[in-house]
Amino acid sequence: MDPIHQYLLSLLLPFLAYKLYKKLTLRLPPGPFPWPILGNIYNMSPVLFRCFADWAGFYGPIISVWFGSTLNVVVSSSELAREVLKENDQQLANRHRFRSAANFSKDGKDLLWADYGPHYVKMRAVCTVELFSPKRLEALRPIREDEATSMVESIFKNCTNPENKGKSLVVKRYLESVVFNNITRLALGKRFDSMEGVKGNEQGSELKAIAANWFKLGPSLALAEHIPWLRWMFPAFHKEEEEEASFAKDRAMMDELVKQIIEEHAIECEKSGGEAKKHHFVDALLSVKEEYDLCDDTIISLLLDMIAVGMDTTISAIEWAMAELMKNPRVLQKAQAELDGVVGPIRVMTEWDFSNLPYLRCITKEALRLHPPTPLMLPHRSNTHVKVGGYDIPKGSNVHVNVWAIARDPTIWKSPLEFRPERFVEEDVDLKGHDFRLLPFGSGRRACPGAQLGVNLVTSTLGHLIHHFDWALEDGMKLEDIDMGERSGFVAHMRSPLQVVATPSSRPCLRVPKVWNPMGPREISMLGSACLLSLDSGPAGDSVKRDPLGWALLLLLILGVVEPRPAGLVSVADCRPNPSLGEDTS
Ligand code: HEM
Repeated sequence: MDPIHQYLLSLLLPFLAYKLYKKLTLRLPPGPFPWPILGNIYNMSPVLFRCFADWAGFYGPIISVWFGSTLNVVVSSSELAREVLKENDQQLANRHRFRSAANFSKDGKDLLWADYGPHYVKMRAVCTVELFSPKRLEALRPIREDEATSMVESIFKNCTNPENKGKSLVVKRYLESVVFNNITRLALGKRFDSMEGVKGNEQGSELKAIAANWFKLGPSLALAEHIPWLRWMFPAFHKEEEEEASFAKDRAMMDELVKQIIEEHAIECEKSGGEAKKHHFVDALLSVKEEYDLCDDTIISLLLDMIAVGMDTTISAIEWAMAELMKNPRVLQKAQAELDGVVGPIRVMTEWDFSNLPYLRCITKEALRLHPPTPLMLPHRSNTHVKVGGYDIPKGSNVHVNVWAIARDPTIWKSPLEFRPERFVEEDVDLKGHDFRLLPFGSGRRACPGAQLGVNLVTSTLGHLIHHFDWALEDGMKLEDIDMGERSGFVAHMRSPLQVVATPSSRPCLRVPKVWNPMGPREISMLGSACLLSLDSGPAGDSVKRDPLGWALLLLLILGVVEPRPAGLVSVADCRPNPSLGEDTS
């Protein structure tokens, strides 16, 4: 051996010895035996949070799971969740970026996939201060109410069509539209999709398909992810490579689309003397572009984050809540009675009613407890060596909190598998990260910035669905036939989409005749609401409270020009301007 090789070897050997020593002296959490190269991939079942919960039952609340040679630590108790998300929050605040996520986010230029650091802190500040401030959420409320009304109309049309009598509808189809429209209108200021499930336009369908696909990518690619040098051996991995290439194509398309929208908004903003007139996220971001030194890529990535994370999580939460209501008719009837009492027969529910609808709010909480949309949250990654539960977590390990298992832990929840919203009447448990028993939105630095928006969307959509309709199973179906299993993936969607029969409820709603309806559906529903809100519950000083149209409508109602009639806002649909696409005028 020549002297150079000897020299290199003398450097390498102590390094390898040191590495081996460190590895042997680490006290890693227990877990199933990992095979060389594959780790535990061979014995994982596809619904990971259930598999990890089973393993936790055997090995304890903190376990090691190996994806190839990458250590993943999963914690399944509220004490350990606190250690991860509070005591070691900053050290565990990086993200593990799957290859395709790295591609899609341009290596963490966004918020969702960014590692903790100056860029992340800036993005987070933009989100908290500029996008999700209570003022902006309130300013965007009319969009949410407009979309809820639109969904009610659409279901009403479907279920009153004689051809559909007694037939069930796929609830998710309506949820996808209402949530997609909500989020794209909030984020991009555009309505891409019409509610009837008719394709809005090509842009809209593409955007929808891409967003839906994107959030699926993580775990499905994860296996190939951690043993990249074995990819060539497995045909499935080639398929995944193709998928990755298609994600890169998707991202390029999204870039183009969002760029166009940004340009339109920038032109409009210039026309109005540099002041963004509207409240959409895209306007908000453009108006603080210089202040926060945001480049186009960052703005695009941030907007896409909102669409990708906001959509699937919210849809899944509402679908599960509806499934639980179907399985628990007592709860459904109690919620309907509450809505009848508070909202009454002649107007539609608005978000201002929430404070008077405690039971409905408890239903949202209970649904998010039993079915957190992201049961393992999103993977955190350690940026330094930390200790959790007395075990070592080396730098670069992924850490998951199994919030699904924690929310079903019989040591902290009474009858945890029972859907019983009353538990939150008995004890008001916070769901936005302050109580480590209930963590559907995570906690700490990386907690969901859209939590309040998510809660509002879920509660409002649910309220509208149960206020306007009665729900039943198709003839011959039993409650046990509702499949309460989950699909694999980041977001735990129902394995089989919920299908139920909707009938307009016997509760009367406000009718606005064609003849004096110069406005769109939002204004109509707002008028209906304003009618009563102007009498009671609107926050002081709010524009609707002072709205003279509300009073005018009330007068017309008394004079009989506007009449209450059973079920729904179908008359709104009659006179609705073309619900199609284009610039959002809200
Ligand atoms: C019921 C609805 C929702 C649920 C259950 C939910 C849940 C979550 C969870 C668990 C996380 C990860 C927390 C962590 O890693 O510690 C997260 C992150 C995030 N969510 Fe939500 N979310 C919802 C709705 C929304 C909405 C409507 C938006 C925006 C329009 C949104 C935007 C985000 C973003 C941008 C992140 C990344 C935050 C970061 O990495 O720092 N979410 N969400």
